[in-house]
Amino acid sequence: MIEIRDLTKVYGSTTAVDHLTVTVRPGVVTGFLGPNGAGKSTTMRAVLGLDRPTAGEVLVAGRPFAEHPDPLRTLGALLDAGAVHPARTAHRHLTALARSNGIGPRRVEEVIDLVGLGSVAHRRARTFSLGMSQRLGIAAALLGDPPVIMLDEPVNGLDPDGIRWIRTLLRSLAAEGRTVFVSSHLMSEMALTADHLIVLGRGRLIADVPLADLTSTLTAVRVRTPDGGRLAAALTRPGVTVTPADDAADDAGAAHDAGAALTVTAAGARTDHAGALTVTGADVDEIAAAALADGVLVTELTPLHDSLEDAYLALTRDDIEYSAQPATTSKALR
Ligand SMILES: Nc1ncnc2c1ncn2[C@@H]1O[C@H](COP(=O)(O)OP(=O)(O)OP(=O)(O)O)[C@@H](O)[C@H]1O
Repeated sequence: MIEIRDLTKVYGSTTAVDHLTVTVRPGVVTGFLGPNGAGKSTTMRAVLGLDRPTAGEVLVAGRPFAEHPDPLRTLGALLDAGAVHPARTAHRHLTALARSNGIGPRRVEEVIDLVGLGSVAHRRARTFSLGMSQRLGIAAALLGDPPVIMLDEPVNGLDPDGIRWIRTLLRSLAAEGRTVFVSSHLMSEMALTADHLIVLGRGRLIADVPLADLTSTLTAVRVRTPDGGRLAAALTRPGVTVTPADDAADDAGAAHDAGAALTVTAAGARTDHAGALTVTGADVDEIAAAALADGVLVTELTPLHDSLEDAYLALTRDDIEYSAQPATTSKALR
């Protein structure tokens, strides 16, 4: 377990981490997400005691990491895959690390096999691709068979095979009951790997939630019916809106607030063809019941959820340190 308590780290005029309190629990993969500059690496360095907090503290398995007599057997970390002497072979690098931590040579062979570096173990690190260096860093993190594993952007530089491999590895480490804490700025990656998410924005905690909670909010229901007008009328109640689902229907009458006077003819006319409506403010059961009560045929009822990417972008929209204008061409600007 990693306990981060009221952690603050200030560099000059930049508050990199701002009163962060979270607990990273064992048995699950915890994704640590946030836009560039959100403070993820700073937090991870503080976990390792590499950065002294301005305020607050971090405990790993109950005490500050620096106070553990056997650090490699407590927490394995990969922060910077380039932190290997370029003239050393992978095998020598891991052997030196193992020796200085009282770990036997057999474990070196095990981790080399585990990360798939067997065929290049005697090559110098300077000849390694970024993906190979990432694997070597992960081998070093696993050397002490630690109960806590912390990786900063581990998929960086990995090819699709490597990305799948690391996903499987992280999930199996968590399934063994370990604490797995892994950062990324890509929600798409974390969506496939993490069980739990901690989201940072400008150093502050934005969310500390199970992955499933981010998408469980129902945003709307898509309804297909040959009789949209009657269905919209059946759904006349405060807070419910019915809109044609396709943009082309804009000219046909836009949104219909069921609390206000309902103009449904446009939607009804359109649904003779496309038949798709978007309903907000009522769930699938309520819409089905209203349709049944008024004898309206419904051929589709699909709950619409935010994608994880949408949920993440919505969460961090105000906390992006660097942002760009949407891509456009000079022609389009004219
Ligand atoms: N040593 C340092 N000196 C000064 N400012 C720093 C230092 N390290 C980080 N920062 C600043 O602190 C903020 C948080 O940086 P950090 O690297 O922790 O973010 P991050 O979430 O890991 O970002 P990224 O995804 O880009 O790696 C940034 O504004 C960064 O410029």
